[in-house]
Amino acid sequence: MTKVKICGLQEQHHVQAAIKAGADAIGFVFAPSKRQVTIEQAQQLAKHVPAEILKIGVFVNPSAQELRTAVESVPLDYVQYHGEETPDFIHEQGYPAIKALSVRCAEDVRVAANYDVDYYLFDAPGTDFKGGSGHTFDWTLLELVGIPQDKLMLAGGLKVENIEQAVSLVSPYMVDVSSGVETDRVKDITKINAFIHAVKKGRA
Ligand SMILES: O=C(O)c1ccccc1NCC(=O)[C@H](O)[C@H](O)COP(=O)(O)O
Repeated sequence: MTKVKICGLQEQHHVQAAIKAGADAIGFVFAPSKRQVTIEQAQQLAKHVPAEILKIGVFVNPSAQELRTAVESVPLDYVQYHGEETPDFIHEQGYPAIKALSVRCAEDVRVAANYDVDYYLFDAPGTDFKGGSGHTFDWTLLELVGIPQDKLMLAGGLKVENIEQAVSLVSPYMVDVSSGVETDRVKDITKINAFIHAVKKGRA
């Protein structure tokens, strides 16, 4: 069954709601964003997260020191590289890794082949920030990618209204949502429940 990551969590009650609803992973955004958290905030949020739920840190062009501090002190299970990090930089850090790729055209999808990472997250380009725009991209471009389905994550403008179509077209290992489970830029527990239910009930 498709797994679900709820990203951009900043409040403990939203973290607990996502876990209760059946999220498989939660994301903390350390990059500049309206959803940015400090390492100390993420540490507090992570305290009551069961071990089987993945804690993913989202970074944009981080320094090695910034990564080490966050990975060790939160602690994080995966680093999501959401900037222009090179394959060598990611390899040198040595952490379980997700490379996010902003998709505008076929070439953006093919760039994935340059990276040797655990998961490839295909997302829409950011607007104010590098991610979390709430916009979709042309999912049919992913047909060009020679990446195994079990390494493919899909993000960008996903919401309860389009998740069934997205999953049936792309068959990703995991879907990742932020804006689609918010109201007025704040996480909305009703939308978190509905989104996870739509994915997990097998329709999606
Ligand atoms: O969410 C952000 O604000 C953000 C800012 C800077 C870099 C990455 C960011 N989010 C990364 C994610 O994994 C989001 O879930 C993904 O971009 C999808 O967001 P959305 O389209 O809002 O569902």
